[in-house]
Amino acid sequence: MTPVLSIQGSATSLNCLPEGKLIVLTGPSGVGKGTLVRALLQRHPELYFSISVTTRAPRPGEIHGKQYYFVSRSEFQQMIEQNKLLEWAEFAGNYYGTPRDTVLEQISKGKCVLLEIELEGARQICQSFPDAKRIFIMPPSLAELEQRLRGRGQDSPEAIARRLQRAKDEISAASEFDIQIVNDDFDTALDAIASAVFSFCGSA
Ligand SMILES: Nc1nc2c(ncn2[C@@H]2O[C@H](COP(=O)(O)OP(=O)(O)O)[C@@H](O)[C@H]2O)c(=O)[nH]1
Ligand SMILES: Nc1ncnc2c1ncn2[C@@H]1O[C@H](COP(=O)(O)OP(=O)(O)O)[C@@H](O)[C@H]1O
Repeated sequence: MTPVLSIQGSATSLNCLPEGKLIVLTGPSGVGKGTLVRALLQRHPELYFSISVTTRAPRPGEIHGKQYYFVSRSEFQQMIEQNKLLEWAEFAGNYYGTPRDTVLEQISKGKCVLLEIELEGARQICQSFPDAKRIFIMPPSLAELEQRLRGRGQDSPEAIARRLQRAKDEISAASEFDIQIVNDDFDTALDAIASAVFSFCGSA
């Protein structure tokens, strides 16, 4: 599957985000994005977090409709063909995408919408929605990133190797983003994200 920009129809009229706000959070796998987002949503349940669609198999404890919508490759392909994804990309052998309708609906309702996605998808969103706020989460070092991926204990050694390989390219793209936040001390990073989100969204 070749990544395509699939912003058409109703999305076009929303590109300037006249109602709500869109925030794109990116960073290498294992940097702590998921943990930071969960903590941010606990503090601020008024934010809308977009649940992505993926062809990755669920990890132990992951629930369909909570962490992700888990679908087959053919279902994912169908969603692309039916223009149901705002962006999508391949990452470490699996496909990931953002459901179009729910995100556009929340934006049009005036919500502050948060996407936690990888670099290629973030680039697609930033091209299509130039008003989106772009945040990049950096690890303190590559060694610490590897430590976190291993310590999380969720992925096979091959999946960890693929994530680390990709991390180098992702980190070198950090300057494309509006804000870079190093997730060294967790609470400091969380405060920095909350402050960036709310200076952009107002009291969402
Ligand atoms: N482009 C894109 N990337 C996504 C989406 N959802 C999740 N991702 C990214 O896909 C990558 C892999 O996610 P996952 O398999 O959950 O692994 P983890 O981030 O290491 O926990 C991460 O960088 C996610 O941010 C999406 O809808 N679109
Ligand atoms: N600031 C931090 N210091 C140490 N460990 C962290 C920190 N932030 C997150 N972690 C741990 O790193 C691992 C990867 O975090 P996770 O949120 O799954 O990353 P991502 O969603 O970016 O792949 C988890 O075990 C998490 O508890």
